[in-house]
Amino acid sequence: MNPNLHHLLTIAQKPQRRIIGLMSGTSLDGLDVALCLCEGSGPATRVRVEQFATVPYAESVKAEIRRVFAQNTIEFEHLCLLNPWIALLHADMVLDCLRAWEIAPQQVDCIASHGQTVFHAPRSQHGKPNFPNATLQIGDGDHLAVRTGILTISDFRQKHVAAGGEGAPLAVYGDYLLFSKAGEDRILLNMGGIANFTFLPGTLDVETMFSTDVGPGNTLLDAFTQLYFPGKSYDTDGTIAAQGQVHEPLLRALLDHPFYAADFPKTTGPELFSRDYVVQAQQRSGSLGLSPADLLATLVAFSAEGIVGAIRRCFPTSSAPLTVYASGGGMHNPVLMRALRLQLPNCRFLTTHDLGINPDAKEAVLFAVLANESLVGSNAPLGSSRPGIPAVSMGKFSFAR
Ligand SMILES: Nc1ncnc2c1ncn2[C@@H]1O[C@H](COP(=O)(O)OP(=O)(O)OP(=O)(O)O)[C@@H](O)[C@H]1O
Ligand SMILES: CC(=O)N[C@H]1[C@@H]2OC[C@@H](O2)[C@@H](O)[C@@H]1O[C@H](C)C(=O)O
Repeated sequence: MNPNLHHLLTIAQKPQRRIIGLMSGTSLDGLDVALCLCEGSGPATRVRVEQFATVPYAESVKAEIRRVFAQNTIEFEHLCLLNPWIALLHADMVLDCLRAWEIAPQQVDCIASHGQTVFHAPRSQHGKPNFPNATLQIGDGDHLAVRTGILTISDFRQKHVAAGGEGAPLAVYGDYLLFSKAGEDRILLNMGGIANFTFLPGTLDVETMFSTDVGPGNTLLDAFTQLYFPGKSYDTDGTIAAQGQVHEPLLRALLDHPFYAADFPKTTGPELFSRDYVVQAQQRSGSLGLSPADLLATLVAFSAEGIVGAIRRCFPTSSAPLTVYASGGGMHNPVLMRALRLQLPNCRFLTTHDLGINPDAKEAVLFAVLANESLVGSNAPLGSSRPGIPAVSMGKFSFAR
């Protein structure tokens, strides 16, 4: 037998596996690194996050990624170079974290790497009937495995697309396994660059659970903060937005897009929610001269409306109070959180911290859970007949040798 297969079997048969979950999201703020101890599989999965760090990207790294990120026209050579370059960057970040945590690479069973999304193109967004749903993440798994010496599972989204999904949101699988609770309807709301949520029914019925993107979280706030306040990556604590007034006609123009009328589940990205999207809405609403503070206030209201509108549409008759467990960077924005609380008085707002997982680490942890399922999950992977949750095991295996 190839020793790599023997190595795989050994890992799969261990009572516990140490898996590093890696997530680099649409905000391009850095690499989330979560060192997880995973036990069991399926609904019996238990995860202890032993260490977590967000390794920030240098401005030069962000600039390299932005040359291709969500762009229709790119230098093809640059995309080709970035694929291994990002992997090696991530590998070195992992090795630095392990050194700081005093863990040897040999003590880690597997890396679960999301990679860097460079383009997301569900059919609803590219509009070309002859082409399928498509999404592209770079940061090649073989390079990560060889540089770190650790078995790497990567490129999780392709199997989801191959099985009929849009490649996102994948959070639903780990959300169900880690956070479902009998008797309590839960919403797991992640506010990263793009906001999405998973509904976990208290019945635990997978046919009732679902997950969808709902529109921008921070992506537009970051884009305009960076435009108007060079050197600032984001509007820290929403201080600029808090000084502005919401421009109602612009808010209505921003919400006037087929994405908002489309049925759930749906996915999106900064390909749609770009500076151009906002400028066009400003043109339509005669608000091109808006001050930066008023624009940011309106963009916070836009993100909030997308989230609130989706929750109200999905649960129109729900009289039982829903508990919303927030995660992602948007939960640190008090202006956004205030708007959500105000408009969803029936919801109780907590964070995944209340469920034992650091909200900033959540997505990285969920990729560790997906890798754990690929290694030890049963031959009946979690899924549902509802669109967007195919029952497949995800990720491609890269051996270190
Ligand atoms: N204190 C804060 N005040 C306001 N916004 C904040 C704060 N801290 C973080 N953020 C926002 O959160 C963003 C980072 O969020 P996160 O790391 O969840 O995004 P991501 O994982 O890249 O996105 P996605 O989930 O869409 O892939 C920052 O770019 C910023 O907009
Ligand atoms: C294509 C892609 O990278 N999508 C991300 C993005 O960031 C948030 C939202 O859009 C979500 O759908 C997804 O990530 C999370 C981790 C997911 O798949 O659940």
